Amino acid sequence: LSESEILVKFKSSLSNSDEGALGKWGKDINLPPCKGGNVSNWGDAVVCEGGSVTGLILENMGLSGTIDVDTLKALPNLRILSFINNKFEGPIPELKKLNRLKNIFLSKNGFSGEIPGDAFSGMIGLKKLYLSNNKFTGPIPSSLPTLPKLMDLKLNGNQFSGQIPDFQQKSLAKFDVSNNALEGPIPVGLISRKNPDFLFSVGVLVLASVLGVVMVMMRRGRKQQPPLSVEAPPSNLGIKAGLKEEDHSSASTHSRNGNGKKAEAATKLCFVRDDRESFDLADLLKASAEILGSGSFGSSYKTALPSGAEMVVKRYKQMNNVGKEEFQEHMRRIGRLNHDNLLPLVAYYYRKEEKLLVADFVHRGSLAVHLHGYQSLGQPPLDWPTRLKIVKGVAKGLGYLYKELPSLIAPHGHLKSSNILLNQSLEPLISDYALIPVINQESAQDLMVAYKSPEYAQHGRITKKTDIWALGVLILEVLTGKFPANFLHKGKASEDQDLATWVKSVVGEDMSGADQVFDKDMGATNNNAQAEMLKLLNIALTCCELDVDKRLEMKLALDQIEGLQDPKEDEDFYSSVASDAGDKRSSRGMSDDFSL
Ligand SMILES: Nc1ncnc2c1ncn2[C@@H]1O[C@H](COP(=O)(O)OP(=O)(O)OP(=O)(O)O)[C@@H](O)[C@H]1O
Repeated sequence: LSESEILVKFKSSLSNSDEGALGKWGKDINLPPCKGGNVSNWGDAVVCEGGSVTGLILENMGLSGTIDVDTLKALPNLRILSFINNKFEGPIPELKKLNRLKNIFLSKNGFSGEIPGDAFSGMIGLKKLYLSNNKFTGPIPSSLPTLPKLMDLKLNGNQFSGQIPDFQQKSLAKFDVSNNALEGPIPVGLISRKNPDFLFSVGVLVLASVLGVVMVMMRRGRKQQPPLSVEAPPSNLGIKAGLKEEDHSSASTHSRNGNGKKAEAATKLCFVRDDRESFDLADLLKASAEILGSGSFGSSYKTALPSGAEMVVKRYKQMNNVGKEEFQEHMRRIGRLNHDNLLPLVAYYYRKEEKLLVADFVHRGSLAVHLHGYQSLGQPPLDWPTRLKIVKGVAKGLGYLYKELPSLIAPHGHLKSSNILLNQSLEPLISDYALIPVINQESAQDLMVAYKSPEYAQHGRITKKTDIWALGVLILEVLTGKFPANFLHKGKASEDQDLATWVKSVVGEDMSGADQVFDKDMGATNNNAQAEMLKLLNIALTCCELDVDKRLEMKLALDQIEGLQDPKEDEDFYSSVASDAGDKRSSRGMSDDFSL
């Protein structure tokens, strides 16, 4: 069978598959699912690599019926299967027949029953398994602790019972078994993990194992309590974010008392990740909102959930480029991205005329503020090691976007220092990425960074290297402390002069003037640090090459940035003649000395 025939056969065992993305499948059986390369002919639900099907992403489609693994066996390159948020019921499919799968996502369905102990035997490549929020019962399958590559396991929100087996895999980085009926001690292998990033969630289990069944009973009892009555005061956010009063009240009441399904749907937040607590607009609207700033597209507001978690809601008016279904698909695609240097999208709210995107609030604010307005933060300026760390993190995040979103010409599209947020340890989190496909074309061309690139100015088009130009400009901003926008539209004489042109003109061909462009706020540095700064300056300038052919490729830029030497732990990177700014700091690290 051809790949087309296999997929059509697979689809025939599903119910509810004639609408939405699957409706298109097989309409023209001569059109193969993959075009060649990584491009799918059949829409986002089919992931292609090297011209053949490597993944099926069938999420939020109301699907039920049978997942026909025997048919899927005929796709030799299939690595990812996702059926998140559908209506599948009954026992788990016999996934081990697809023993080359790397990622399996079955969360938010109605799968039930015990999973056989050997259900995952032999799946030696399996890295991610999400079974959250189904109705599975019985013990956690004994084959799971034997999988050598398992990295991310989510079993939360089921009725798994018995004890947690001892997971010894070093690869395991995320583990969530919260909200089950598990009991007994937490295995030593899990408690004693050395990797600092290990995310381990047993939810109430710890309490349950200490206090016994009583706690579990209490928890169940709590679940059955009548919903809280909501008397949310009209919130600033509701008004500021342009939600009509009726939307606001329906978000507060209907979603709570179960009435008015239509109104509820109209005000429901759509969650794009299954690893986050759910909340609704009413929860966001309860606290009064603080405006963080107004960007090109609208304003961003900070508000807090009843749990205390602080969230940011960004309002977009110019986001009508695509229809509802395509918009939702794109949001889900963004929601699947997962990288330490990307700010995850948590949820969105869709209305024809406007959209709200919800993300976590990042406490130290943007790189732009740290570079240009640090005095207002009452903090010392960023030092060289921190700037280097930020550049490395941004490059990694951007590299990941390139890898994960190969079909986008500019996978970020709006890279600039106000879209780089800094967490507590001053690690960068890139935000506002991958939005070009959903922003109105005209607004995108007017407002987005990609469209300020030299190639757009010269030839009216952006290319695969446009984000690299933006990265180059961002690095120059980091190194010089100069705000790129100040170099644009500065009157006639300098109209074609951007930050890169200015830097080039000052440093000269032989780079002898480099000292004059480096931001003095980084402090005086020793020779090693200066050599690395110079290398970074060179990389940035090559990223900014006007001639796209001469500009660095993403992979090369990443490798070169990654190769820069971090100041050694035991090395005092400041020279003895510290500048004023340098004097204000302790000798290194800085970040931990700040208090916000
Ligand atoms: N999740 C967040 N946590 C903390 N600060 C944020 C967050 N999102 C945005 N901000 C800050 O809020 C301000 C307004 O952000 P917004 O994204 O609305 O505009 P912008 O980034 O300046 O411009 P643009 O709309 O072109 O992206 C910026 O200073 C931004 O750094």
